[in-house]
Amino acid sequence: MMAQNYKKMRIIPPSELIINPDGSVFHLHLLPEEVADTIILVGDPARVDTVAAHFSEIEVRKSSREFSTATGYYNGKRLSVISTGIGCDNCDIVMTELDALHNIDFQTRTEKTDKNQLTIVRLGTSGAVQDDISIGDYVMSCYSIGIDGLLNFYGGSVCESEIERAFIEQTAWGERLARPYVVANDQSLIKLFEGFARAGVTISAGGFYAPQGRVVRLPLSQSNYLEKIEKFSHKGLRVTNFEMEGSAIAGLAKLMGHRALTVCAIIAQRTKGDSNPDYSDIVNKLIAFALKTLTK
Ligand SMILES: O=P(O)(O)O[C@H]1O[C@H](CO)[C@@H](O)[C@H]1O
Ligand SMILES: O=c1cc[nH]c(=O)[nH]1
Repeated sequence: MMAQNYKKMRIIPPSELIINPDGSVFHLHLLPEEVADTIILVGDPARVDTVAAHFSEIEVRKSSREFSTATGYYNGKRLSVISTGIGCDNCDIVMTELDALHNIDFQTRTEKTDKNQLTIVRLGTSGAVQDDISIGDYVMSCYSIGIDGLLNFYGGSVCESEIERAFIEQTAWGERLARPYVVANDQSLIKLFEGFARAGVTISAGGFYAPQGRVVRLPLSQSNYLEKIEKFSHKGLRVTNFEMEGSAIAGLAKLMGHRALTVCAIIAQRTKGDSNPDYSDIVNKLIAFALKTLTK
């Protein structure tokens, strides 16, 4: 009870939540009224324009560092599209600041009593790690496995410990690597993409190269890293793909009480050694489907 009262009364110091002189949140440079409840996250800032090109009206357009935002209307529904840049560390910023914009009173610097639940869908690109998943396929992350370490710094327990243990054991996970955390994505959002995207288990890595088992010039510290990931199997689950943001988005959303899902277009096939760097068509189809299904 004491702890609850303290939480309600707590004034968040300016060092913990930085608000710019114009009243906007530190990194996103957005005012509380400038973000919708339904948010599409993309990695690439240029993809914000691709999504916003579908909007019938654009209300807000802002850009700061890698965080670019457009808020507007599609099918009569207010939506925001925001770029995260690359990596779970950036998503720590985006998710915390989005939640603050909705659930912290910027005048009093206190947590609001009535919380707003956000719907957050990440539309990204990804590399497949199973033979039967091809370039051009779409994979939605039913579970995200974070090997970046971010969620381990937060209190609260939203992780799937049984899957974590199985993954660590079967892959003989290296002691010097961050402990993997596993988070389920939102079931109601998964339903919206059924029939369009394949259900998968996605690893969010803290790098594009060695953390995804890529060797360019430097050797990997872990032996047979990709093979062990490809072979992992637990109660019908297997790892389908790699990307770099979904676990932080799913984990922080769950801790904060929001709904989140990552859906990716496959642009690299790791078991066959192929890639398609010219992927705008498949990403455009993903964007078109997501906009329709989120505004039905
Ligand atoms: O296409 P985006 O959304 O950026 O997603 C993927 O592409 C980037 C790496 O090339 C990482 O951000 C990864 O998650
Ligand atoms: O293989 C890939 C392709 C896109 N994005 C990733 O993070 N990995």
